Amino acid sequence: EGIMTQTDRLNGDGFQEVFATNLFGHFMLVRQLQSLLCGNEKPSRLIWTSSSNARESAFSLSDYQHAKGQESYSSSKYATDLTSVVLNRKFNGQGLYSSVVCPGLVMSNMTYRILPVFLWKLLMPVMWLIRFFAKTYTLTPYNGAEAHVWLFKQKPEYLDSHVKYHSCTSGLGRCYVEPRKMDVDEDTAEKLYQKLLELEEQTLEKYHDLLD
Ligand SMILES: NC(=O)C1=CN([C@@H]2O[C@H](COP(=O)(O)OP(=O)(O)OC[C@H]3O[C@@H](n4cnc5c(N)ncnc54)[C@H](OP(=O)(O)O)[C@@H]3O)[C@@H](O)[C@H]2O)C=CC1
Ligand SMILES: CC(C)CCC[C@@H](C)[C@H]1CC[C@H]2C3=CC[C@H]4[C@H](C)C(=O)CC[C@]4(C)[C@H]3CC[C@]12C
Repeated sequence: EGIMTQTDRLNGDGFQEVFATNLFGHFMLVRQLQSLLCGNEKPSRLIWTSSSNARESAFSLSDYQHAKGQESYSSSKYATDLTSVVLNRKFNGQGLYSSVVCPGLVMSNMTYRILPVFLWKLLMPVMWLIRFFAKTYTLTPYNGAEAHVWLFKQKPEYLDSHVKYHSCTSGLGRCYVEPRKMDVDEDTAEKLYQKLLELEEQTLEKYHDLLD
């Protein structure tokens, strides 16, 4: 199953699988690396692969793992956007900068679980045509990585933490980046961050034997 099309379920740690895969695992990693990422001479940067599919309406603070709804993917991506915003507020002063990108529609294992591979291949000429109108049909991983590569070339201090950077490809195949303002609220971001910290604490407690 793919992370977008799967029926969400609890993973072995008791977390909603989509939330854990798309956000919490990475959040734990960032927290573990925090002392290395902060306070360096040069700025450190995090780039989260979010999605234009992130939707506020799919996310709820009272069910931030999305155990009750049917839009786990959109919820986890919105939570990712919130997390990036709050990490910037907390750690920019210590030289850690976080950004979110959307790679656009890229043919990958994820999309091959939405429609079968042969059908995507048959539809390819149609997709190339659609690209004349839909710039987010990047289609290849190479094109989809445009925003990631572009971000690495920017000075993180000048980036807007409330902007998502979208990889785009024109009808003639030119790759470029489009910044779009995100619909995120600082207060919700802070509350989510506190919940993530609580979950992290419980997880570290549960696995402290392995970490010692
Ligand atoms: N493709 C697209 O159109 C878009 C992709 N994105 C985002 O880009 C990122 C990369 O996706 P993409 O390269 O397209 O997809 P892929 O399916 O190629 O990669 C997804 C990765 O996630 C891993 N994964 C999937 N489900 C689980 C799970 N339940 N537990 C642990 N690991 C899991 C897969 O592991 P394994 O290899 O072991 O299966 C794989 O390494 C994702 O965050 C996706 O949401 C965003 C917008 C559009
Ligand atoms: C040739 C087309 C007419 C047929 C394809 C139809 C649909 C299966 C796909 C059309 C647009 C696709 C998507 C758009 C946005 C992606 C988003 C950014 C993401 O994060 C995950 C995948 C997408 C939702 C993707 C999924 C397939 C489509 C809906």
